[in-house]
Amino acid sequence: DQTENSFEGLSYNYYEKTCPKVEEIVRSSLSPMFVLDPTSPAALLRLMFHDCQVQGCDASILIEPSGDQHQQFTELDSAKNFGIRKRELIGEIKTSLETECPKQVSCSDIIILAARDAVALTGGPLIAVPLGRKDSLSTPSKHVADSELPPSTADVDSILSLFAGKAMTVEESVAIMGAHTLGVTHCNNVLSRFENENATSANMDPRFQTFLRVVCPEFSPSSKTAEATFVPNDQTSVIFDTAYYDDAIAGRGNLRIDSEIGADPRTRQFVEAFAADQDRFFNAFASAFVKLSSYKVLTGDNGVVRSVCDKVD
Ligand code: HEM
Ligand SMILES: [Ca+2]
Ligand SMILES: [Ca+2]
Repeated sequence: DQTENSFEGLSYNYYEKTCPKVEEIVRSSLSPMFVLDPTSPAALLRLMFHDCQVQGCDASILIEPSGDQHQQFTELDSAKNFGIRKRELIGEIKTSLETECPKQVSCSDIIILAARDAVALTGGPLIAVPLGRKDSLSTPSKHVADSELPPSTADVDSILSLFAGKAMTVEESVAIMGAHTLGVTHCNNVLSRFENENATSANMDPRFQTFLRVVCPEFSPSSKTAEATFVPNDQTSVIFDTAYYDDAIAGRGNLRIDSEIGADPRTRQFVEAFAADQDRFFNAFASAFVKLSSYKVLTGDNGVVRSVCDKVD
């Protein structure tokens, strides 16, 4: 039974003695935040991916550049972190936890719990997550973030090798992309897709292409207008459901990967299976989520519990 064992040095009862109410506190902090802004679950789910992808799940993405670092470019300056929002919510949850159990709960565990609740509170599965991550003492450079985060034009080959590196099966890789059942894509990312012929033509419904062209007219991908306009990631973008897979089959994916996943012979069978069977999607998503969120974690003396999430003590 996985819930009694450890996973990558993490455990399912890590805060049992030091902060037994941690999961309740995180959930009850988030519920009103999600009511206030129903787009925040998407932001927190993506935040988890982008933290874990760069130097592992260590809350590096929360650190604000200060002092010497202020002159340099940091993780957040990578263009691939465009659209990252709601980092401050993690700090607000941390403040509540510091009152209840000072210096116990790491910012990196809060990121994972927030992402897990983002899924559960929008209609997805309640995923049991192992805890015990420590926070980093450093923030990676812009250069590291540029090389570790996938480009918005990623294709099936690149995502399968990315997730294979985290021990995911093809089924789990297709399931974790189902995170795009929540949230939005800004026009700058849609337009960079149109700049690449292979990326545009693959599995795109012509009417959907017209829709994207109307919502994202032909201005430069780097223009302020492109960065201020967006399209929903699926037809139900505040609900965690299987609509993303219906769209992928029908050629209504915003990003290259969202379309190609529905056509590629390696992934299509799973896209169809998930579109038809929500339980199967939820189960595969849950196991993929645990793998993604346990990637290169710091445990024991390899990291710290920061007292404020956006600063290295
Ligand atoms: C590996 C291939 C992936 C690529 C190329 C990719 C790319 C992108 C891009 C370009 C956006 C749009 C950002 C914007 O314009 O604001 C986006 C949004 C999003 N991504 Fe991904 N993504 C990938 C995987 C993932 C994974 C593994 C997760 C989570 C487990 C995830 C969760 C999200 C969410 C929830 C949003 C919506 C964010 C919001 O509304 O604020 N993505 N992704
Ligand atoms: Ca990180
Ligand atoms: Ca949805």
